[in-house]
Amino acid sequence: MDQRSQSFVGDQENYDMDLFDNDREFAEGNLYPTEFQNYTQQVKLKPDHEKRPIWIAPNFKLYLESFSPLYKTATEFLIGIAEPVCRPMYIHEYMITKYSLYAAVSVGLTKEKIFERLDFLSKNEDIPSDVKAFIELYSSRYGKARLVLKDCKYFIECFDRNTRNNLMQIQQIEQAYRSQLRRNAMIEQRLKEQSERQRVEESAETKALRERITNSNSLIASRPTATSTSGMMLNQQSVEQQELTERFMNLKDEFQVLIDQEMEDVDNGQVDGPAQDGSSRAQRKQDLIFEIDPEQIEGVKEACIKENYPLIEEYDFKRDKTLPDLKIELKSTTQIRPYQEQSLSMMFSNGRARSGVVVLPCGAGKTLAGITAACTIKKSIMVLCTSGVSVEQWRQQFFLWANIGGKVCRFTSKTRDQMFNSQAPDGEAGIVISTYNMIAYQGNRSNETSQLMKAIQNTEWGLLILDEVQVVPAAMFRKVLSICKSHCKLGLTATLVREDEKIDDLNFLIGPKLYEANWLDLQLQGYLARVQCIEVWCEMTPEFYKEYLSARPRLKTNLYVNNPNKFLACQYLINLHESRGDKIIVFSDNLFALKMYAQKLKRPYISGEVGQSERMGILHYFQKTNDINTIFLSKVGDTSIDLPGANVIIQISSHFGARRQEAQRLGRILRPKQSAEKQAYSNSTEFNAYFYSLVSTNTQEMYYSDKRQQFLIDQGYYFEVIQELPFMSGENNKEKEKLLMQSLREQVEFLTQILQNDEAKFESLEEREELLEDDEDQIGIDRLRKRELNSLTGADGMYEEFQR
Ligand SMILES: Nc1ncnc2c1ncn2[C@@H]1O[C@H](COP(=O)(O)OP(=O)(O)OP(=O)(O)O)[C@@H](O)[C@H]1O
Repeated sequence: MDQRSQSFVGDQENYDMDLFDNDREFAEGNLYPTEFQNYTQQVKLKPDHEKRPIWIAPNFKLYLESFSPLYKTATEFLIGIAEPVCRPMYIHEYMITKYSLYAAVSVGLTKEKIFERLDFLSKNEDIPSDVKAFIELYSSRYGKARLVLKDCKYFIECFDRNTRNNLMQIQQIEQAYRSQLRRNAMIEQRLKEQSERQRVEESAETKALRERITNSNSLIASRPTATSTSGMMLNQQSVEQQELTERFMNLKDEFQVLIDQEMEDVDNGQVDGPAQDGSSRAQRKQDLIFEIDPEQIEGVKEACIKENYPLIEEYDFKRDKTLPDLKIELKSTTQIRPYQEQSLSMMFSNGRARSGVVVLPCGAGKTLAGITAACTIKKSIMVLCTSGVSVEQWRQQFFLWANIGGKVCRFTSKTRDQMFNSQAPDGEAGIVISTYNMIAYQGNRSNETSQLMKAIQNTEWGLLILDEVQVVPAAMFRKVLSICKSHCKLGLTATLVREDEKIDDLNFLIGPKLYEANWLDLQLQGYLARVQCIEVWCEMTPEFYKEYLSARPRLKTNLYVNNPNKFLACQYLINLHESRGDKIIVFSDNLFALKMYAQKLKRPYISGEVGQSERMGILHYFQKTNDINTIFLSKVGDTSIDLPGANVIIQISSHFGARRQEAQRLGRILRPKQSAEKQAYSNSTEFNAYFYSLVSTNTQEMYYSDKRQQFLIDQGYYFEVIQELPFMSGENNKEKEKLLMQSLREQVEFLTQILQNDEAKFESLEEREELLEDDEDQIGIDRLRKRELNSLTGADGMYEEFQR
């Protein structure tokens, strides 16, 4: 178990936790008290505690015995009220936070129900008083105010006047409210000016008309035959005048209708508060509802969470008659899996849809979970992904799993399908799949793209699906969310970790975590492959180590990555697994190593600079034939490349201590090795996939390696360490004979090559790779071109490239 969680041992004397200080600590992500605690004196157990599976510690942590007969019930309950911290084989650790309590209350769990269940499932005689107070406090705060989207406008509805007054004390809310008032005043002013202009034009026309009539009258007097002509002119002018007036009236009507509708909704609304000043019911209700600036929405939500007034965001999609319906159904052959169903039941409980994040392991089927949500809401759907490849995959999966009556449009730099018209009188609904970059891009756009962006902006989306939510920076999220206005947001991810610890931002950007599947449970049930994780220790050769000790940081990395003993270990493992008929992916972030390994071992590689058709060719041969059984991938293969047949990963270099990359790479071999449904409950405990990480001993790589593994360890994986592969100890020399780069001469030649390598060039190659991996959109390439030009001209940050 995670050593941070050994909270039942050690010194407890000065344990004195201030509830509210800690609350702030939780909010800021500093979840762990540093010193270990011994609660044996404080925590009294029930006489029959052995039969019950949960321990409740006074520091808000819950420990679950996974071997208990009540495990399933207890897990389902705990996942609803607390956040999983670490779930190895026998004891799982959870933490109660205010976010987890908001999520619990939002799915209909009252504090009474939480206490009742905790009392039944826990070994504790009593729930610790701090924990009880914490649950009481935060479960009662939820539900006082809600955020509503109507006609592309955002309103806050307060439960009572007290809540409204308290909310208005919050600076961000007051600002957002005032800013919207100003906007509305400006709109009203513009409308007034427009109508005034029309009135002036109209009176000028009337004057001209009158003059003409007078003239024509005099003409009538002198030339009676002209009557019919002037009569025609008069008629024509009156028609034009009438048209103008009607147009103005319509304009006024549209505005009035909006206001009337708003008033009517206020009257029909469910919010009310105590009458304190004798004001009319409608007046009081209107006081409780106020519009806020859509551009400040995320700041408002963040502030509300901080001030403990989390806004409810629920979408009553079944009763929404304002948005057009989308014809979409899951195919009769589509069967969603129990955990997919469970995750969605958290989103759709009590008949409404709520925004939040669903966490499912790599390869467990997040796409189908998202598609099922779309089939439930049946309104226009927007899907945002991290790359153009993912856009294509989402589109294919939509058609694979569902029957769709509307348009499914791709909006990427390479493909722009014609969009449906959500503004049409009969209200068309459809699906748009795009990338975060494409939507958030702020530079010049072509005419066609601008039109599509306008259409996206003017559409009110029933559901916004955000794929791989953990990778998107908060600023980009803000931009994207202010453009795509949706009633409900579903974030999907496998790895809810970020190295910058900004993951809590998702609570106000999207919503609380609604569900997090247990990796080991899914593995045991056969929905994921059974992976053995192995760290192989490779000693540095003396020549490399000597250089390593005196090298600058950048060269140090090159030396431990290219350690010849790693190269030998990699060859040995490739030979071993190829002879078993396995399919192997070798990952290297270091491009020098990637190419050198691939060339020496005569296997293909894919990096950012390898073109799409060549990539497809390599992947095709790898998947469909036995001609290629090993491929080398740079970080472009960390996500998005779907290789269901691969079952071995050898990692020779990676991005420092990045936990997410480790998990995503593991995800490439997590697809079950036979049909999941067949493998489910087969109870086999044999490993059928292997994840090797090669590490140079006594170098910084050891430290990074430990850090990288933490996320997977928290999911219950353990890393077996192999200090010596059989060929290293001199045994099995036949195997050793087959390996390249054994002689000192070869190794020294290689070292010379590394030392002569131009580091600056090397770095720029890797930067290029990073950008290509970030987004394959043209936008990314434009940015890259711009940077290259900047560095060539020395005009860093000054050079702007304009689109013609
Ligand atoms: N209910 C289901 N029945 C049958 N196959 C399923 C089901 N759900 C998902 N799959 C299959 O599982 C595979 C993985 O699904 P998907 O690509 O959505 O996973 P993911 O969670 O998005 O993975 P990653 O994070 O690696 O992209 C796909 O081949 C998909 O068709």
